[in-house]
Amino acid sequence: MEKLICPSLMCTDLTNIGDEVRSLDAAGADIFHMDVMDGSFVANMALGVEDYKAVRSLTKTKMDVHLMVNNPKNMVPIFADLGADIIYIHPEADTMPTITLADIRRRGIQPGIAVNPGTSVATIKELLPLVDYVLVMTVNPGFAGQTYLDFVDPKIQELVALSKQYDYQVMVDGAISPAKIKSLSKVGVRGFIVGTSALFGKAESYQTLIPRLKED
Ligand SMILES: O=C(CO)[C@H](O)[C@H](O)COP(=O)(O)O
Repeated sequence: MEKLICPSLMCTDLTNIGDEVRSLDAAGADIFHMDVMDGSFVANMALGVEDYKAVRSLTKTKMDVHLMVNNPKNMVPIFADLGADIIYIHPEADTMPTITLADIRRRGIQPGIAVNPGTSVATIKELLPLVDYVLVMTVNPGFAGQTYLDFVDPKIQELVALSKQYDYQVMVDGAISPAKIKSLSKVGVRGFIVGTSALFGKAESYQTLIPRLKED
């Protein structure tokens, strides 16, 4: 299956967002990945409503929203109204994740869960029938430019195996390098959130890099 390359918008040049989005689109970006952070669930703040509106007005490409926030249910109606295609929540941040995931789907949006490095499959298994995407965090969320956490690899394989039974796509996020895209796609990972490790701040253009990341 073709890999999905999902540029992480927090890593773009925000002073030049129009050109950035147009270049990423022209290069074949599959899904724009928008990190929303509240300074509470994670120790950082990132993109928000105005950024989402700006990018949405620039592209028809699918956009996701990764809610790294406490009480994500409060933000679902906001991003639903703005036209989000996929919304990821962290189950640890929500007292009733099954209700929030059902609400996302009821609004015509694809629901997803983001799984922290320290969160086990056992604690999220009940949610797997409710989602279209599982975003496995390969760094602790909050900051770009971290180091890939190898101990997450067995969990990725476990979630790929379960995806056949529950029918969701496995995505990975955090320090995803070109080499990781190659090796993880071979074990069944479908989508790759790409930030500083594979796409941004490089000498080569997006037009060169994205097609190369999609090669087998
Ligand atoms: O989720 C994130 C931070 O929590 C970013 O999307 C991701 O980490 C960016 O990629 P890189 O790690 O390669 O800079």
